Amino acid sequence: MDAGAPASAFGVRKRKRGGRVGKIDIEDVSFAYEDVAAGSRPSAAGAADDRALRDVALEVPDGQFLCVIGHSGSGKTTLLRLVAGLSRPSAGTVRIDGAPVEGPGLDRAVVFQNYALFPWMSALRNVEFGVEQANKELRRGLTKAQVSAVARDYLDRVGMGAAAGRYPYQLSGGMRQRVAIARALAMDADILLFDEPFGALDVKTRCSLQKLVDALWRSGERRKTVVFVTHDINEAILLADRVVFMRRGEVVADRAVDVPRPRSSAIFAHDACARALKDELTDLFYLDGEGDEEGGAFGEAGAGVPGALPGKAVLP
Ligand SMILES: Nc1ncnc2c1ncn2[C@@H]1O[C@H](COP(=O)(O)OP(=O)(O)OP(=O)(O)O)[C@@H](O)[C@H]1O
Repeated sequence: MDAGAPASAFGVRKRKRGGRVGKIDIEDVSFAYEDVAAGSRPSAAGAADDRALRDVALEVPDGQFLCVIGHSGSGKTTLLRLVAGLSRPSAGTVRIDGAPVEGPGLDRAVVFQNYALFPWMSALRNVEFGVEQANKELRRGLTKAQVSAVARDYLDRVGMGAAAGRYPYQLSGGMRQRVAIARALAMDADILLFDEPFGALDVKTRCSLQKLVDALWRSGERRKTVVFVTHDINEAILLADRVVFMRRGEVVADRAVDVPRPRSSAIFAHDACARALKDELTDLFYLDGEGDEEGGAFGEAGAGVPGALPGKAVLP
């Protein structure tokens, strides 16, 4: 492979017989934070139940784009952390391709809301660092020049090629998220985990990053498995194959998004399935908001504001 080889030219990949990898099985998983005092939150049955996750069972097939939505405090981030291996379940098992998750691994890349970039590294170094780790651990056999070429390729793909030498403090929030997305993709993990990645961004930036994630996911050599946490109903319907809605640590709705791709906000005017799903999820958010930790159905985005829908920013 020559030094300028693009990202698709990664060396040996861990592959199961049959090719695809990245299936997630969440088997009756519960999780309780140790420092939460028992009895502070009653369960539906009236008994004390402080588990952040309660018997969650979900199968995410390889290549599926799953969005997880729900009230603030419903357990979305906790679920994502268990899949990432950053926490261990109190009960039940999370499996990736059949193997129990024992901790973080390079088969999973996480993009957080708060741009987890190393502040002392340039945008390019941040991406190179991720590629280097994957290269070392997975013995992909890339040379230094090839690592750099892969990182540059992904920075170009997210429109950050010209800013490769800039440091995080010199980048806007949207630019930092582009770098974080480039790093996650360049590591070529089987599973991408996004925790409300565009939550802190303005509407325009959010729209362009939604389009970017959608385009990169669809254009990949092979589609990655994605778990994407968001409060935004429109974002979920525009991006996902499937949406699950969480309330009080449980999955209370699990819906396929049967809308042709590519999608734009026009689907909410023209596609009956998109409209019906949006109405159903909106009802779950607003008519059933009693579980919201922020004190109301609107959560942190617009507490008590009539008409303030969580579907606030969409692909044009
Ligand atoms: N480190 C922690 N220690 C104790 N309790 C926690 C901790 N992190 C989260 N929790 C609690 O666990 C529950 C689920 O929180 P989690 O962050 O998973 O919800 P979420 O749906 O992601 O919320 P948001 O949408 O506001 O990010 C909540 O009751 C929350 O208060």
